[in-house]
Amino acid sequence: MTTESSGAGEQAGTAEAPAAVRIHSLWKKYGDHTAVAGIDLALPAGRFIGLVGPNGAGKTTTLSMVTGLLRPDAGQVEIGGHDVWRDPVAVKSRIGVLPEGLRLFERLSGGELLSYIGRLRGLPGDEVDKRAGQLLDVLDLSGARNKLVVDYSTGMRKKIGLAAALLHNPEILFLDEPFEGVDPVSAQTIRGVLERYTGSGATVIFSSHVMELVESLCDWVAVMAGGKIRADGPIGEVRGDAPSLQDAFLELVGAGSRARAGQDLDWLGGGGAR
Ligand SMILES: Nc1ncnc2c1ncn2[C@@H]1O[C@H](COP(=O)(O)OP(=O)(O)OP(=O)(O)O)[C@@H](O)[C@H]1O
Repeated sequence: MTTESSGAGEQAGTAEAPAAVRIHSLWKKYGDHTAVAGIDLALPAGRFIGLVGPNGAGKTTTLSMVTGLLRPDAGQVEIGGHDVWRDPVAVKSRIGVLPEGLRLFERLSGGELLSYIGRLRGLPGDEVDKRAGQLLDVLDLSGARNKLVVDYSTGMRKKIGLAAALLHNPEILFLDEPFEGVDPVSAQTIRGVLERYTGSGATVIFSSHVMELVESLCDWVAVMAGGKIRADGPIGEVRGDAPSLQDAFLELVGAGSRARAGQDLDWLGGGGAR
């Protein structure tokens, strides 16, 4: 495991697998507030990678900069050896992205949306139809193929967004909170698709607050807090001697005292005296 803003290049994962993503000294400020404070990170290829951190840690800001959706103040990101900002076409053909607060074309049906995205990606029409049909089937959306996206539920939106991100068979998939607002059945479906995808050698990088999920799904993790990487590496190493990833996480982000803060609320109890 590497701790505290580890040097990209020398760290875990790079020895046995090439890096899918290399981040060098990445910075982003919003006004006076530093959201991302000089991150260095090498994310190994072919892994299921979790980016975890408390609210406001900088996960979305980092993923947005890594995927070319937000311009950094300083630093570089390379994907498959291509600079995200200097070589965007090469990068965008290799990645799929399910961003937070995904905006979809609401007045298209799910089937039309996938056809449109597939054509934008330059795939032939019959190939788009084949892949879209299979993805809708696997994600249990076949029955909603002709329904307008505006009428989709939160979970259905996540699934159609995932289908759109996978349609061109990217090497690396970035997902910002893919399981948020998703029921357990849909979560299991998404999980199955992602496991199959990484099983073929592709890389998944996703952000989450849910440690149990990360622990059960990921084999590699980066822990972020206050705009910095606190630890990164294979999940067993980041967990160390802690009983669970959740305990290791609370220790790493220094949240132990806040986790116990409820003890101060001695007036809170519903039926008791005011
Ligand atoms: N557009 C913005 N303008 C100003 N401040 C922002 C903006 N986006 C994010 N921030 C701030 O930057 C910090 C990092 O936010 P970010 O959304 O990257 O964190 P996060 O780890 O994804 O949080 P969460 O888990 O709550 O989604 C926060 O303090 C947030 O308030």
